Amino acid sequence: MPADTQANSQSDPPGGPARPVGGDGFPPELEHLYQLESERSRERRYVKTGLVGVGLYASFAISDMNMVPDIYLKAWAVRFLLVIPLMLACTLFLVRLRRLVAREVLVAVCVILSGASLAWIATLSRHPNSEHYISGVMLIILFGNIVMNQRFRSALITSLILLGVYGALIAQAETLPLAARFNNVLFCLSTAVISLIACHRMDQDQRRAFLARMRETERNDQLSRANALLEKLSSEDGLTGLANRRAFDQRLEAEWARARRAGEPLSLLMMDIDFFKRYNDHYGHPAGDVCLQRVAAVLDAHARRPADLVARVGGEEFAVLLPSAGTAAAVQLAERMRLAVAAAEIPHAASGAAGHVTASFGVASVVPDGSRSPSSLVAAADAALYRAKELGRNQVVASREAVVA
Ligand SMILES: Nc1nc2c(ncn2[C@@H]2O[C@H](COP(=O)(O)OP(=O)(O)OP(=O)(O)O)[C@@H](O)[C@H]2O)c(=O)[nH]1
Repeated sequence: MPADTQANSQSDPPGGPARPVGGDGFPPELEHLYQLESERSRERRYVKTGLVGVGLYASFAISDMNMVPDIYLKAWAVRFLLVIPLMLACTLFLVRLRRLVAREVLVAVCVILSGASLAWIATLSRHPNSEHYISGVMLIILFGNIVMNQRFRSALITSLILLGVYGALIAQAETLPLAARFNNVLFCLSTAVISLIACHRMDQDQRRAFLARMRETERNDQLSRANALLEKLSSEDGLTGLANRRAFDQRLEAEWARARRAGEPLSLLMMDIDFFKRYNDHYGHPAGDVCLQRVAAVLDAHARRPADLVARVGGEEFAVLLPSAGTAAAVQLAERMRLAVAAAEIPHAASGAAGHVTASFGVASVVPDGSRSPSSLVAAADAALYRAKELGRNQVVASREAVVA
C-alpha cells in the first residue's frame, strides 16, 4: 500500500474510507451519520429560506398587474389563496417530519409548485406580456438549488421538471420569434446547469467539512485515550497494579493538606515482606514477583474506604495511607493485614519468621500542622517498621511519635 494511502486509511472515520468528492456520497454508515449531523442545519435552512421564498413570491404580485393585466385577480387568487397557503403549510409541516426523505420530497414539491403556478397563470392570460412572465421559473430554479440548497438529487429532479415546464410553455409562445424562444430555453438551461454545479459544490464542501470534523473528533478521542493511558501508566505500579511511589507522594501531599485544613488525623502504614531476599534466592525472582502480586492483592482487599490508598513504594515495601484514621484504627487495620498476609500461607521455606510469607508493619499517625511535613509521617512509619523488624518481624509496631489516639 502506498504511504499516503496508508496514512489516509489510519484516519478514516467509521464506515470505511470516505469519498468526499465525486460519487453520490459516503459509504452507508458514514452517510447516515452525515445526514443525521446535517439534518438540524438543513431543517433550519429550509424553514428560513422557505419563508424568504414565500415573501419574494408574494412580492411579484405587484408585477401581475402589468404582466397579466387581463387576469391579475385570478393570478392573485392563485398566489394568495392557493400557492402561498400551501407553501406556508408545508414549511410548518416540514419541522414535524422526522424522515429525511419525506422532507426532501416536501421541499421539492414546494419548489415545483411555485414554478408550475407561474406557468399556470401565464396560460390563463392572453396578454402578450404573459410570454415573458414565465422567466420567473428560472429564478425559482436558482432559489431551489442555491438558496434552499436542496440535496443534489432533489435539485436535479426539480430542475429537470421545471425545465420541462418552461420548455413546454415557451414552445407555445407563438408571438416570440423562434430565435428568442431558443435563446430563452438556453437561458433557462444554463440557469439550471450553473445552479446545479453550485449545489453540487456546496454539497461536497459540506461533506469535506463533516469529514474534517469527524477526523478531528477521532484525533481528540485518540489523544484523550492516550493521555488517560499515560496518566494510568505514570501513576500505577506495573507489577501489582497498585498506586506507585509517584502517585503515593502526590496523594500524601494532598491528604496532608486536607487533614490539616480539617484538623483530622492522617495515618500511614509502612509494610515490608520479611526475608524477601531469601524468598527470591530460594524460589527465584519470577516466583518473588508472583508473591509480591499476591501480597499486594491481600493489602488492597483490606483497605476498603474510598479514600484509603495502597501503594507499592519500593521493591517489597508497601504503604497504606489512611485519611481520617487515628493510631488505634490504623494499628487495628495493620494487624488485620498482617494476619491476612500470614493466612494466605504463601510458602516461604527460607523465612526466619515462619514457614510462610509474613510481613512487618510500622504505623504512624498525625494531625498535620505547620510544624511538620508529610515526609515526617513517612519517616515515623519507617522508624516503626524498622523496630518491628528488630523485634523479630511478623508484627505491627506503632510509632512512638504517634500523636493521635
Ligand atoms: N521478585 C522481586 N524481588 C524484588 C523486587 N524488588 C525488590 N526485590 C527484592 O526484595 C529483596 C529485599 O531484600 P531486603 O531489603 O534485604 O529485605 P528482606 O530480605 O525482605 O529482609 P527484611 O526486610 O529485613 O525481612 C531484594 O532481594 C530485592 O531484590 C521485585 O520487583 N521483584
